[in-house]
Amino acid sequence: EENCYSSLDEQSKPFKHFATKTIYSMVNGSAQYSIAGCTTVKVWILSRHGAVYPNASTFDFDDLSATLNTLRTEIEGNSMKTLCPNDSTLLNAWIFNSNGKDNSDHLTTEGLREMKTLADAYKEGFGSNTDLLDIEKIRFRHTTEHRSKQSVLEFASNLFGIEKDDILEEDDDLLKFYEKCPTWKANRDELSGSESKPSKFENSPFFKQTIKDISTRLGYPDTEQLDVEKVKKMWDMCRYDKAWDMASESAWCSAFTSEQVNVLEYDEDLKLYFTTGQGGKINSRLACHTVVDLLDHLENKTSSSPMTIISFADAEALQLLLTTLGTHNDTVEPPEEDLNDLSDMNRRKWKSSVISPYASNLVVVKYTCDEEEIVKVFLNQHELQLDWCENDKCKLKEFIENYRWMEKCDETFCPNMAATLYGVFGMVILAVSLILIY
Ligand SMILES: O=C(O)[C@@H](COP(=O)(O)O)OP(=O)(O)O
Repeated sequence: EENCYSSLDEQSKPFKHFATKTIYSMVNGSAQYSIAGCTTVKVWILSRHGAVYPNASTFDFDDLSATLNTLRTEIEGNSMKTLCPNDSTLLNAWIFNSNGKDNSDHLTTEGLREMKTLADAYKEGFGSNTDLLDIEKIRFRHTTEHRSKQSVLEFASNLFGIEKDDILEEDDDLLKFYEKCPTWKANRDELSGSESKPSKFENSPFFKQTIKDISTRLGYPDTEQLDVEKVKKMWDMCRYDKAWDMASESAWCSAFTSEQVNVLEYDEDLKLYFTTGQGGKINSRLACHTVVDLLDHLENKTSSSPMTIISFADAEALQLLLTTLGTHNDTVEPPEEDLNDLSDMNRRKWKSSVISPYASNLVVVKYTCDEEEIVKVFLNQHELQLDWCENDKCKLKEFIENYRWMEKCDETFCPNMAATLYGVFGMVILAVSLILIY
């Protein structure tokens, strides 16, 4: 049967593109980091942490488990459902996996595997240069979150075969820069309002039809359709199951066809387009401190001059960095209404599944080739073509020149914050002047 999840082979199962809950191995490439005839001289990496169990302080495991248990019982009793018998059996037998709650914010088996994949790719790409594998010449950074610290530790221990947490630097200022910007947070919060473009998409006939199709297939009559929140919980469980244990069958994935997964993915991407993508007005400069850090490294301006800097952060950091670098700009804004199908939108560049799965990584490499210094940029082991740079040989100078304007980062990265700070500063000056005058 066409939509029978259990009988599909692993390749055809509709689990590949799960927005930010996508597994790295679903999208990574195998581009070579080394260039014949050139020497690799500097490496700068920003990586997202590996696949994790959600953080129990912000994620309600009990609510997810309770809602899904109710849905499972309802679906079992829905005589009109058109799930194939194997999928029904899978769903009837489903129980909530308590691993998630017990291991909140820790890497899953898949996440641990991803860190090994990244370390292997690093060794394969740069291992021929002993300096790049010298623990003294690599700077490891992470955020204060457990997921980030565990990722960098796993990565380092796969690289060197030792556990050494005294080499790690914690740097939320650099890696969670968006949290320091009130304007960005206010923009993000506004996106949940009913007038926002993502909300309009969820109210569009196209999206509503998708929710209706999912409900109908699970046997709900027209008068008792599932709401969006419930469908999203089923989808969450489907993609978490895969991120928690890639080899397991996910009963909840059987509720969706590949097309429906695409629509749910688009729904999340639309939100991200405005939160971290080019749809957010300030996002094209918000990550400028991170870009300056990259440029300083490439230009040897970093104190202690490491060969490699590798930082582990969150999806937001990587997405905002790409937006500030301008690497994934779409020429048309993704539509939130009047969509009939996703065929056009499937060609969009802003696809969180592809750009920011678990363990996604931006690798920037500086080489010297004869007398020339060149730069290459890789995302998830795919080489990126920088449209403003000569394709195969992007000169370091040209690369740096393109981002020169970011040097004024302190003043521009978060517009209203600067205004607020200058406002407060101005008031203090005024008060001091008045005191001195009188
Ligand atoms: O997947 C996402 O959207 C966030 C939150 O993940 P959960 O806490 O929901 O797993 O990931 P992160 O910001 O840590 O990279």
